[in-house]
Amino acid sequence: MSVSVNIDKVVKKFGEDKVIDKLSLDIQKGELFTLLGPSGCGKTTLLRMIIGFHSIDDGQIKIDDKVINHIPVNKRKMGMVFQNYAIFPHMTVEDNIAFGLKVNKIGKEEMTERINDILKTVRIEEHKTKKPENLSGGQQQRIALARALVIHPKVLLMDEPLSNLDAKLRIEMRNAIKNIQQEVGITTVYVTHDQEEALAISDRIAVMNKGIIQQIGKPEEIYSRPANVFVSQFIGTSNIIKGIIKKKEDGLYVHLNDMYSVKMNNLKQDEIVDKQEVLVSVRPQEFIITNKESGIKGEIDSTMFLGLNTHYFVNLDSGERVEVIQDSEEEEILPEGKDINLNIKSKKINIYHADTKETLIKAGGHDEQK
Ligand SMILES: Nc1ncnc2c1ncn2[C@@H]1O[C@H](COP(=O)(O)OP(=O)(O)OP(=O)(O)O)[C@@H](O)[C@H]1O
Repeated sequence: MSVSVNIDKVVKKFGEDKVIDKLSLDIQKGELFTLLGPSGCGKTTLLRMIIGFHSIDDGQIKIDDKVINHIPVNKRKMGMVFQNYAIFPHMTVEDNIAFGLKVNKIGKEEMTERINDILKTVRIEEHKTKKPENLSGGQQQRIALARALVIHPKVLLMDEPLSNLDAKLRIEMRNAIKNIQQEVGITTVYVTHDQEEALAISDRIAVMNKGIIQQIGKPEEIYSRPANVFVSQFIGTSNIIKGIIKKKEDGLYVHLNDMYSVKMNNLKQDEIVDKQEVLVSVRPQEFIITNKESGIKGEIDSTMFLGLNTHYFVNLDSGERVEVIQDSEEEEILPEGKDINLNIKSKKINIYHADTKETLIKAGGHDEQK
């Protein structure tokens, strides 16, 4: 049976430094939940508070409504997989996996059965009698995963498990982890600083910065409707350009310059005043290079043809610089130095308050604009 994890206003201090500040989140049963954020934002610290390696200075962590703050690590029944595998090099694969079972005094027959089952699940049966040093990084990480899962933990914690693997293996292993997690159905908390990995693997993601959660949501929500400028720039590539809101009789317009504005139907009207300054977040593929008179004018500074598409870095007349991506089949490749005119796909873009940097798109605004 999988469990839920409830984190309620937890605080962690190292000396005077508050690394986690009144952080709250709920992880559902059987969910693969990712903590994503830049280096030093407190992801590992939070994971270590959940498993019990770090004490909790304030707030509560509950497993299925039971407070675990003062339960020692070995009684919390959690499994952890580390970046550096932390497997024993002198022991065989089988002995590595048996280790936790021996500590828990599991009988011989059950131990053999559980080891064989988990070896099949993580697909390393044929390497059972080998030593880890004779196996690849991906296979070593599978041993670490098997060792964490074989004790039938209530929660699986994974701290940057793919960081030591090369790019190709990382993709292979992230698919393997997702499949194994779904097969076993175990509630999993996954830590990474790699936004692509988080988008690929997670049921839901919490984006963190400086010990504070910026947004919690499904990968597609976080990508298409980032809650603030930080999330917008951390997840994928976003160009941030300045705009001004103008209220007209037929609705709200965001003006990018004197000649070009877009009508927005999904803004939080109540929070907006006429002539309000905003930040407009436009992903590179949300620009359209156009022959129309009105638009955002600029000059191509550099052109990069990448097969499927072409990337342009454009210096705008406003002084801002943006990246634009166009499908190669749709457009001819434009040379450096060319003056161009850009329009934007208004349904895709995000608008932020210039001071607070929080979104001005109302909840559900995504669906409304489809
Ligand atoms: N034991 C400790 N003593 C003092 N400060 C610590 C300790 N552990 C972590 N910190 C500090 O807490 C902050 C958060 O660290 P943490 O390792 O949780 O970040 P992270 O988001 O996991 O980063 P990374 O991806 O680099 O591991 C950092 O500023 C770090 O220096």
